[in-house]
Amino acid sequence: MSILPGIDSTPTTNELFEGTNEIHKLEIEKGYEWKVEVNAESKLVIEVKSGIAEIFGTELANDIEYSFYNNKFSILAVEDVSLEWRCPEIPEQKLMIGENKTAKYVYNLHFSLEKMRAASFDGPKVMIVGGSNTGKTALARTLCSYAIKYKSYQPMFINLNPEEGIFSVAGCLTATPISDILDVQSTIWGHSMTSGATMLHSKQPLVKTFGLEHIKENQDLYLATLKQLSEVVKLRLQNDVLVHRSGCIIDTPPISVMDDDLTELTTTFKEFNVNVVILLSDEQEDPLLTKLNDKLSTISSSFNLLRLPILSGVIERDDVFKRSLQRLAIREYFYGSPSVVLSPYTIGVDFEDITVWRPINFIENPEETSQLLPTQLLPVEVKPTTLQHALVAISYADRKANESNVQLAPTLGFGLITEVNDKRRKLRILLPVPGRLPDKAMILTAYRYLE
Ligand SMILES: Nc1ncnc2c1ncn2[C@@H]1O[C@H](COP(=O)(O)OP(=O)(O)OP(=O)(O)O)[C@@H](O)[C@H]1O
Repeated sequence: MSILPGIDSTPTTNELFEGTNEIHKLEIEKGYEWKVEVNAESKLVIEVKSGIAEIFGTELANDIEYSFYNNKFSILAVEDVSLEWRCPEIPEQKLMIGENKTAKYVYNLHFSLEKMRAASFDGPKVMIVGGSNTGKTALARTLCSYAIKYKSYQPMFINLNPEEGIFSVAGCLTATPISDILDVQSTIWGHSMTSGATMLHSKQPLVKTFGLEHIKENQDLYLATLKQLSEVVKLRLQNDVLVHRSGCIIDTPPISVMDDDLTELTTTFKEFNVNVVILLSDEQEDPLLTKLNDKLSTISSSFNLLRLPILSGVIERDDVFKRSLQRLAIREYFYGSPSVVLSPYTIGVDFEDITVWRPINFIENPEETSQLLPTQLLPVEVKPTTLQHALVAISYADRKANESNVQLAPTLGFGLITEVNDKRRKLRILLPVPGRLPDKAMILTAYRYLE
């Protein structure tokens, strides 16, 4: 048979299937895990046919399709698992499947926390510490999922890493009572109350805006924000017996972004009354363990400090991927996810209708150091160069409140300034819910989002 120019031979059946949405079958042996990486342009669909599989401690239901995009996670086979998956961009021959060597440590830790919950009304306050990509967030998520799995606990998950958005956009510190199952498909763990009706129970985070991306840009403001969050958490624990008994799971920023003196960690330890500290490290004699012990012992004499190996499900992430997660968190806040589509609302306002403040960034503007208090907010002039495409936090403080009240106020929600028209002195702001723009002061965050 003659061959058309440019075509070398008839494709084989395998080649015909390549690049299509073919359904693949996969068996994962008990104790093994599949490390999955899906980029933003592709979609992976997984359906567990039999056995128990979990993602970050949350079990996948059998015969239900789960969809993932722009995500990195591991599927752990708690029992032998048989599943079906489809994703044209993932080659079947290159699946990363390996033994999970750290699940047993996570179980042991969970059962120790359960004992503490059973023994006292004052639940454990766990602080997870370690380098970047050691599995701190994954451990926190797994411990929260395990805590609610068999008993009606409501652990408070606290995110102190402003580079990560969990139930919120990045740039904030949050505390969220985990009252129900977490969404395995979501990189921000699920939806918050702003989303309205959702498939899974939506969570209600307590949010404090730091506004900057890196702690070093204004460490004093970071510590002040952390203390303010701890006050709100204390109040919640006092008034909610269930959360009090369930305790707190605190995820901290990578050790490399904090100061060598461990100021951020000692402050967290003190402010949240931490009594269990977990260091994720593969070094048997990690000097950080001794340093932590020395520093924390000066604050309290009753705490447990443990080292756990770096979680075996960890997948390397680069800055580009982390940034894509921050963008995704902003997009999901306003527009929802493919399973929960939201309808945000754009309003037009006059320049005079808004008051915006910004935190001082000592790395970008070192000259601002001199006469100002580091935690002071500065007024922002409304103009395209300062506000175009900016993500702003809407605080609970009145629009005309003074700057210290704005700094102390909790966060009501976020808006995205999509257009700043200098000639007409008008702005367009995207809000997650319809209605008038709340007459509240705003804080400019370091994040921009171009739709
Ligand atoms: N079972 C798992 N355990 C740990 N990490 C996992 C697991 N499955 C997937 N990962 C992935 O490994 C990557 C790193 O994990 P994680 O975010 O928990 O680390 P981290 O220590 O919190 O990092 P950072 O401090 O830089 O934010 C993430 O993309 C996470 O989704």
